[in-house]
Amino acid sequence: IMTAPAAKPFTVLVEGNIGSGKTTFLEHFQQFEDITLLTEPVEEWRNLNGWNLLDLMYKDPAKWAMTFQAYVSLTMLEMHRRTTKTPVKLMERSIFSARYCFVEHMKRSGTLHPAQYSVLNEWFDFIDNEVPVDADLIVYLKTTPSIVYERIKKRARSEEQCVPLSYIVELHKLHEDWLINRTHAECPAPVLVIDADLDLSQITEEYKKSEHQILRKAVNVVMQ
Ligand SMILES: Cc1cc2cn([C@H]3C[C@H](O)[C@@H](CO)O3)c(=O)nc2[nH]1
Repeated sequence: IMTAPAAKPFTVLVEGNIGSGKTTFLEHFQQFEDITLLTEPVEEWRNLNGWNLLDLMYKDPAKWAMTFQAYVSLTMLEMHRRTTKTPVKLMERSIFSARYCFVEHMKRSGTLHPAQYSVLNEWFDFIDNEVPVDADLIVYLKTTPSIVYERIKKRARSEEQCVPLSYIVELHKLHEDWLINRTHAECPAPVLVIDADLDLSQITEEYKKSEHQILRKAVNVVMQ
C-alpha cells in the first residue's frame, strides 16, 4: 500500500442523479487498497436520534426540507474534512451537489422559503471562503431521467417511492448545468463523464476509463 505522507489525498467527488449507480461505482473501487471510499451517510439521515429526516423530508418537504438539507450539508462537510491515510479519497456526492443541485431545486420549486434558502446560502458562502474543501476530480455518472426513474422504482427504497419523474428531470437538468454547462465557476475541478445509462453487464468497461485517471493521480500524490 502506498501511504500518502502529509500531502492532501487526491479527492474524487462521485456525482449523479438519484439511481445513477454511485454506490455501484464506489463498490468497484473497493478492490484498490490505495483508495478510501466515503459513501453518502444516508443511514445518518435516516436516523438522527431516532428521527428519519429523509422520510420526514419526502413526506412533508415544505416543513422538513430546511432541516434535512441543513443536516445533509453538515454530514457532507464532515466527510470533506475527514483525513485519510491513503493517497486517494473517493466521496459519494459533496457540499457542491448539496448546494447546486438539491438545495437549488428546493428553492426553485418553492419547497424552501427564500429566507430558508438565504440562510443555507450564507452557510455555503462561509464554507466556500473559510473551510478548505478539496475537489481534484469530479466523476459525473451521467444518466437519462427515465432510466434512473425505473431503477428507483425497482430498488424500492421506501422513502423514495413517491418521488415523481418530474423531480428526477429537474435534478438531471441541475446536474447538467453544473457539470456539463459549467454554470458554477466556484467548483473548478475537471469533470470525467461516465455513461451511467449502461446496465451492470457493460458498465465495468466504462469504470475502467476512470480507474486509469484516478490511480495515475494516486501515484502523483505519493511521489510529491
Ligand atoms: C448532498 C445531498 C445528497 C442528497 C440526497 N438526497 C436524497 C436523494 C435520495 O433519495 C437520498 C439518497 O441520496 O437522499 C437529498 O434529498 N438531498 C441531498 N443532498
